[in-house]
Amino acid sequence: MAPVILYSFCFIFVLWLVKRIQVYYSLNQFGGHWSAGWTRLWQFKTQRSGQMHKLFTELNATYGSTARSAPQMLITTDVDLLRRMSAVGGSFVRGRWYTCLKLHPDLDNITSHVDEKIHADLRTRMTPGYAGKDNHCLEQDVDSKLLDLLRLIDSRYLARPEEDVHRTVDLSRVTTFFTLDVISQVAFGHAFGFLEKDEDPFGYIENLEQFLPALILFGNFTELTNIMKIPLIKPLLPKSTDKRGLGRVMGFAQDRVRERFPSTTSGGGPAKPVVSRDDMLQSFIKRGLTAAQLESETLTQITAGSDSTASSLRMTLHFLSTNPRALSRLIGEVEAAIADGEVSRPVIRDVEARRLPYLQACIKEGLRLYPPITGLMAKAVPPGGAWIDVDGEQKFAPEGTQIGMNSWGMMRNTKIFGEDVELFRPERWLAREGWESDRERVKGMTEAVGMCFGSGRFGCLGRGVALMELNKAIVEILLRYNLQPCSLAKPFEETAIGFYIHRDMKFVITEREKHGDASQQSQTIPRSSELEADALPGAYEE
Ligand code: HEM
Repeated sequence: MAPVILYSFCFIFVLWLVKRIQVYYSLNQFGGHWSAGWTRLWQFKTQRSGQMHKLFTELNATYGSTARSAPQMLITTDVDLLRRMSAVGGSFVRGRWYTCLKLHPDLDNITSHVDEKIHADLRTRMTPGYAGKDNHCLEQDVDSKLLDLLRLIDSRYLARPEEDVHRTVDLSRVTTFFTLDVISQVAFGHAFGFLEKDEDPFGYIENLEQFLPALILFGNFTELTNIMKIPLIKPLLPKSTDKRGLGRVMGFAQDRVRERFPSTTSGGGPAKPVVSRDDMLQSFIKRGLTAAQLESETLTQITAGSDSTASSLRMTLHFLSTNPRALSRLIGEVEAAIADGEVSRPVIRDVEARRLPYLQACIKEGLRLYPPITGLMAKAVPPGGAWIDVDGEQKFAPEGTQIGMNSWGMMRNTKIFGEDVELFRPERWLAREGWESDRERVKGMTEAVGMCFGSGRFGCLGRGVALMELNKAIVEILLRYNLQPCSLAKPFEETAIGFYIHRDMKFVITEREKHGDASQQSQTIPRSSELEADALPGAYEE
């Protein structure tokens, strides 16, 4: 009996080894860390390090624009490849990686469905709501939350050293409060109230820091997502009755959905919805999403729509507050536009902001230097495999290979953005009037930076909302206040784990004195219609 067991064991081991060797050689022509061909641990360790963006960028710098990060996974900085993989009508599909984005214990959402048909159907139904077409309160809602943020700064955080009032603010916290309140307000007409309370009543931020590492684990070892189905594990997962964390957010979202479907239980039957206001939720209801689907989607809206925008906002404010030349040029542009009667008060309109070329340059430069999502958004190679151009050399990736995005590396491509890619230099985005080559270069850069939102049939649906928030918040904050980081040597702590978690981003905020002749400054600032056209597509433009 013993030899039979031994032979069976040996046989299984040999089969396993042959499979491993086959997998190893299947992507061997792509360079990468020596262990990445054999195990997923290198990729997992890299993503858990808090420095994934920089380590993947080193990998691509060493082994080429598309390099191996795991036995069946590549990582790329190649804009053309990323665009090809997401193209409408293209043959690449979402990789298994996406299953880690299932936030609800039972229900998938638009970001986690790997079934193309289901995803495409949901996307068609949800695009008008996200794009603001059905959502007539969108801009008004963003304005009202921005005014809440400004009120919070005025009342709690404004330092007046001349009166011996010394205060600091953690910019990472208030920017996250702002985007969380905006997304809850625009999504279901009911803000969480983080700004009003000046605290995180749900323990959401703290919970996210624990939750993102779990996402990384599931993204690497997708087979583990099955443990969520085990009855004994289920009670440990976030649930709507939790008092804090993601579960608490889930409960909040559930309550908002139930207000619209008063007679529905979480099963999501065909109850008659109550029409309340033109917001995203109402738009989704109008397009046939069930109560259960809505509960899952509202949770996704919050996680997808808050930290990404918040990190972009705080990093752009950080770069501007530490670049006096860029800051004064931006303020000059806005003040000149105010003097010309082109800026509404108390909050600039989205359409007005989109006409300010230097503001658009600053926003794009902020997104370029800190693309808010660090990965992996992996797509899978279709049946038959695919040839991948790696810096001029054609390499074959077999069916099922996943290819993830290295956004940090992509935004530091010197061929696209110039030699000084590490510098915050908004001027790179300004085309000189009449210079066709400049216009072509800026067009190429604009397309590349837009990739931080993804593209094609998987591109970000909240892009317009995010840009509206950035347009308004950057202008209104910098017009009113001076921002000074408390420490230039270590302005903040950072962990990159899919999103950026920033801590201790201490700033001193003082009231800005208004001086200088705005109309004089305006003469140095190009405001041609061509530059305006280079703004990234905004809300209402899907
Ligand atoms: C600067 C801020 C933001 C950035 C950089 C960003 C980036 C991204 C990226 C990279 C993707 C995935 C693309 C892919 O799978 O290939 C995505 C998807 C998505 N984002 Fe955003 N996002 C931002 C803000 C927002 C906001 C504010 C919302 C909600 C209002 C939002 C909602 C979504 C949704 C629903 C999807 C899934 C689209 C789909 O599955 O078809 N995002 N975003």
